[in-house]
Amino acid sequence: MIVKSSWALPRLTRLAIPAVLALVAVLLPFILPGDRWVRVAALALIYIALASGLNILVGLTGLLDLGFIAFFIVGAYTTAILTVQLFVNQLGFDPDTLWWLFPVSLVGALVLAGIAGCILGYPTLRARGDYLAIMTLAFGEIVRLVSINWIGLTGGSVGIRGIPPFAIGDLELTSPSANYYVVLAMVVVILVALAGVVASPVGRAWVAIREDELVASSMGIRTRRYKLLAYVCGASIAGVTGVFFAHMQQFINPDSFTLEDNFIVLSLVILGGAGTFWGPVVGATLWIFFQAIARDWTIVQEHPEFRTGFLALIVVVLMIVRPGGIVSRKLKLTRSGGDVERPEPRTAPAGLEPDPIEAGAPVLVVDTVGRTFGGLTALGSVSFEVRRGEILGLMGPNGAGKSTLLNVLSGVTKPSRGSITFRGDRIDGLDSDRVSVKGVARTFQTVRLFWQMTVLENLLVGAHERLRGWVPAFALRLPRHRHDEARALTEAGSVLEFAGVWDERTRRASALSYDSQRRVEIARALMTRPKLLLLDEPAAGMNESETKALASLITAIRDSGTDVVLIEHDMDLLMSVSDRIVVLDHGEVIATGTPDEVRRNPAVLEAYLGSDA
Ligand SMILES: Nc1ncnc2c1ncn2[C@@H]1O[C@H](COP(=O)(O)OP(=O)(O)OP(=O)(O)O)[C@@H](O)[C@H]1O
Repeated sequence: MIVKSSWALPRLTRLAIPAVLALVAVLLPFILPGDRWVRVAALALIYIALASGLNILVGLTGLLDLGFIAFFIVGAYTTAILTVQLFVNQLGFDPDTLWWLFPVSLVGALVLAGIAGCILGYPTLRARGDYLAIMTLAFGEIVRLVSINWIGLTGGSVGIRGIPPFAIGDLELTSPSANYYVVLAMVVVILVALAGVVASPVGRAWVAIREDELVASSMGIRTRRYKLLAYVCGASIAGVTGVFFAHMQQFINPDSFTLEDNFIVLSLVILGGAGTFWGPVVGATLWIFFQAIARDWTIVQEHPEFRTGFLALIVVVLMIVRPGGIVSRKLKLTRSGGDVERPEPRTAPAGLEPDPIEAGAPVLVVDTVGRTFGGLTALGSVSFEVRRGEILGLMGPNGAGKSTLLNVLSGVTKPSRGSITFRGDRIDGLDSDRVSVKGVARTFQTVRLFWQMTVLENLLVGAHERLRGWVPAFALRLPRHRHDEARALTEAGSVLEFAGVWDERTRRASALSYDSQRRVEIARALMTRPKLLLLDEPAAGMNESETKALASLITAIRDSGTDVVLIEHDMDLLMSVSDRIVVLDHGEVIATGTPDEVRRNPAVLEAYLGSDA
């Protein structure tokens, strides 16, 4: 039975919001009472672009950046230096004829700010929290101080005047309305491109990193690369915005960008709703207009510093009343409406085809693997193999080293010694994202889903390796990627059906029952199309009937072509589904055999029941 789901209507309503916003934005200069307010609107657009760029780092990827304005400075000075210092002052061009230089400046700013993003991003990849905040703050200050002190290049504290206005040929776009429309075009392009990137493997990778970096990595995402990409994308947006700002103002000096601006833009993101799409837009618009209104208040005229004080106060109050910010609408991380048609019931998920390696041949060979933590030996010298077509049970008393072994097998922890060979390739030196790409997937002892994503979005993260591509291609929404994504969604539907959680597909992971969470975690791992699935206590917390159903699922996974390593404290489950069992105690293998052999093994009985056994 094929059940058609209807998401045509939600898609229409989703398009209605941007359409209304676009209409209001276009009509705004006619609605606003005078040029002063049109200038305020243009400034709001500059802040919308900046806040949206910073939102990539802070909101989507969870990386604090207190020096974001540095990238804006790079962009603004790139165009000022290129146009005024080089072409006008050095080469003697008439500024009125330099309109064609604008796109060159844009590309230059994009590249230079992108490089600045790389320079800042690289050393901060390992840093988080306090260290990251301080490093970014210091970077921002360095750029600002360079702009003040490199007088020959930047004009020092006087700055650079005479930056030509926006123009097309002889037509100068100098009126406030013309400036507004030019900047509006920039914001529309940025937002459309950003929406494309957010609802793509790139956006999902960013959010996955924010939610759980370790799990993101075990889904095949090269987390350091994507964090760097977040810096580059955020920086590029700020750089381009700097170019528009410089031409709009027609001059820049270091006072155009203060340390305070870093905190203001960050506050706007938080105020509007970090990690949402429209949050930065709403935050920046409300704040810039509020600030302009407040400028007429006597108290602000007497104490200009109160303006920022108001922002701080509003942010503090809002954080108490509405911690997520004004906009609470969650990001859509896929553009295909977030739903799929129902596949035929209980079909084996695509990608789990039979394997060319013959049944019974070893696929994973663990050879004298050891792992120590300081003075503690979690794994002594462990050797065993997983064979094609089997479920290998892994049991042992608490602290025996089972989870450590799973971490070592999945690349989360590197072994201190020994080797691990998977289908002929050594995988013991690989990071978890590379182990995942080799075909080893895993679940975790305590369920680790991306809680803010829907179930389908969680599964799409599992398909990351097959869907990834170039950021510009996602920004341009090339049809090839749309088709790939549609195919992955169909596959996700099929995997969910297989895992028995089809009905949960559009729910947020945090809203699922415990049983469903476990199943979705398995389904997400299956979306990586693993050849070997490592399950760490999947039945923990389940009742008897749920455990029984889980046993059928695990058997079905093996039957559909994925070998399984199962750690489980539930002996009934382990004994009933395992083809062979390896028993660990104190970091050593003490027995290997069929469930019956292991059950009767004296060493196993002693490990579990003590010497009296
Ligand atoms: N990151 C770590 N740092 C220090 N010690 C660790 C670390 N991870 C595990 N250990 C220690 O290694 C030993 C084995 O732990 P592990 O979690 O692998 O056992 P387990 O068999 O999975 O236990 P359980 O069934 O309780 O989950 C324990 O003594 C544990 O304290």
